[in-house]
Amino acid sequence: MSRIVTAYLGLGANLGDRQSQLRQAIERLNQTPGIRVTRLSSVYETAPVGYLDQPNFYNLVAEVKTTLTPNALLSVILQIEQKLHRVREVRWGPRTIDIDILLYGDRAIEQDELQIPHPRMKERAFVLVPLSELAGNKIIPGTDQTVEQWAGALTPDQQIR
Ligand SMILES: Nc1nc2nc(S)n(CCO)c2c(=O)[nH]1
Repeated sequence: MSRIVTAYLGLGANLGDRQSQLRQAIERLNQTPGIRVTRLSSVYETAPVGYLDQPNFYNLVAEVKTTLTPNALLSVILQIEQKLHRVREVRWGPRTIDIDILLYGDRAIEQDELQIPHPRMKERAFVLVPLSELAGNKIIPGTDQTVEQWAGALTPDQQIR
């Protein structure tokens, strides 16, 4: 029996029916053997970060309990993105759905295709604010700081607008 790990996934959508895209992604995650969605943050409407000329995102963070390895979890996520018609036109551009692994237990992972904690998490209010709802006291692996401390350190221009 493989160990059950608590992981946190960041979900974002800014094309089509954003709420429906998020709901379908959560359903597909929960229907995947080895993944249970256990908690959801509130949904936030957020101004795009990175590539500004695109619609606002709906973002949320999901807590999952999983027996999958980080890489197996990543490949499930990529399949769900494909199934929900994620079209990767512009690297930072609009997408039907985006699912990022933010945290995986207390693991720090540095691979080409997978870095945990998520490399851009530190400056992203659209990640840290919903993540704080679920795991504010969690220490960010590789640091001595909590999610709440990272969220509290965001500059005003990084705040969710
Ligand atoms: N507000 C906001 N901006 C974003 N820019 C990118 S890229 N993404 C996709 C997630 O990496 C987002 C997002 O989910 N929300």
